[in-house]
Amino acid sequence: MKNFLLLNKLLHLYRTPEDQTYRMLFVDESTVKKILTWENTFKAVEAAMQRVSDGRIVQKPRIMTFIPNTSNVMGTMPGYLQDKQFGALGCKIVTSFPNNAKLENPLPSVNANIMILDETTGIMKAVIAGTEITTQRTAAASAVATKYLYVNQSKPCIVLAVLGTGVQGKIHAEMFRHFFHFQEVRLWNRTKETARSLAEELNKKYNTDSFKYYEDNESCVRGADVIVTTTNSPVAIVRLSWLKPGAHLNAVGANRHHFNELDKEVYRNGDLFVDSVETSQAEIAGLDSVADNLKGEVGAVINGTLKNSPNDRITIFNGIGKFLRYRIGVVPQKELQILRL
Ligand SMILES: NC(=O)C1=CN([C@@H]2O[C@H](COP(=O)(O)OP(=O)(O)OC[C@H]3O[C@@H](n4cnc5c(N)ncnc54)[C@H](O)[C@@H]3O)[C@@H](O)[C@H]2O)C=CC1
Ligand SMILES: O=C([O-])C1=[NH+]CCC1
Repeated sequence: MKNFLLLNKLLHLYRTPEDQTYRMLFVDESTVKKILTWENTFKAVEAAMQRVSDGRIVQKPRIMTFIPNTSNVMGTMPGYLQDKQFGALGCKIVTSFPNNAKLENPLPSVNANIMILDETTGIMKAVIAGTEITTQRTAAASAVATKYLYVNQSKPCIVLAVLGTGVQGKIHAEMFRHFFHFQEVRLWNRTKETARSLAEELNKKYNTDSFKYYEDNESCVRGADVIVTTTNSPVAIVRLSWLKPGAHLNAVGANRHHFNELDKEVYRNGDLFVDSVETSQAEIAGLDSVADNLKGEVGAVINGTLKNSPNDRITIFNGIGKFLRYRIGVVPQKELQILRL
């Protein structure tokens, strides 16, 4: 109720001159931050993945607009889900502008907004600031995949390796320790100082010494049970020979291209799972060695229609990200039922 009132207060109401009854809502970042919880985001992403694999969505591969002569990209992700509780027609626009961090007043490199349209009239009902949602649901998607592909197989959760300690690296380190109780969380970053200071910050925050800073990616990865990559690296930063049999990897980093952070040999020798086969196809195209070992969707594993890999197989989750994960990431919480006005 408190959140509901808060949301009401912060909503920006807009009446069109033509139709005084139509109101468009804007939910800003600070409101989203107050409302989202990791638990709810996890449950929502889990539900979204199941629905994707149930076939209850209309969702095409996202459109990536690459800005020439830069490393900047805009992704447009439209989608529709028919569902009384979670149903949505909408579109997310997300940008990845890696140099934002170097601005005089640094900004996140990934920024997003989500447009929600009325399912009957097609009129836009709301714009939800989507940056925090993107941050949380991306880590939650990796966590859901890790739960169903790895943790539920009773595999060890002792050492987590996180490569890349930007926004995604940080939230993955925290969320994975929270959900899976890793004893050691290793952090590596191309700029060493960033990983060192994140380890220091998180050790202080959680009053622990379990966050360890690593100077090189190989030693960070060797011996790890679960590995997360969250960089813009255009070249592989994880090699097959460094991995334990049965290790699980979440390859998150994207920017201009997915499927770059792991060496092709990792894909050739592992089982690849995605959040949506249809929306992943376009980005997998051309990477034949990746496509060969594509097993299917995490949602199908959750639904029990796709078998898990044998325990000694390396498993990989590549989350492409898509509109529905964001929408569902917000809606199940009572407070945002207001969007159903
Ligand atoms: N799969 C998905 O659904 C999502 C993917 N992403 C992607 O995840 C990545 C990280 O996003 P954020 O943490 O928000 O960005 P960020 O800007 O906060 O962090 C970027 C990280 O990449 C590292 N990096 C950049 N260039 C590198 C290189 N050449 N080699 C090695 N490391 C390099 C930086 O040191 C930093 O750790 C980006 O590629 C972003 O596009 C972000 C959100 C959703
Ligand atoms: O799915 C997503 O939100 C993103 N993928 C790459 C940058 C952001």
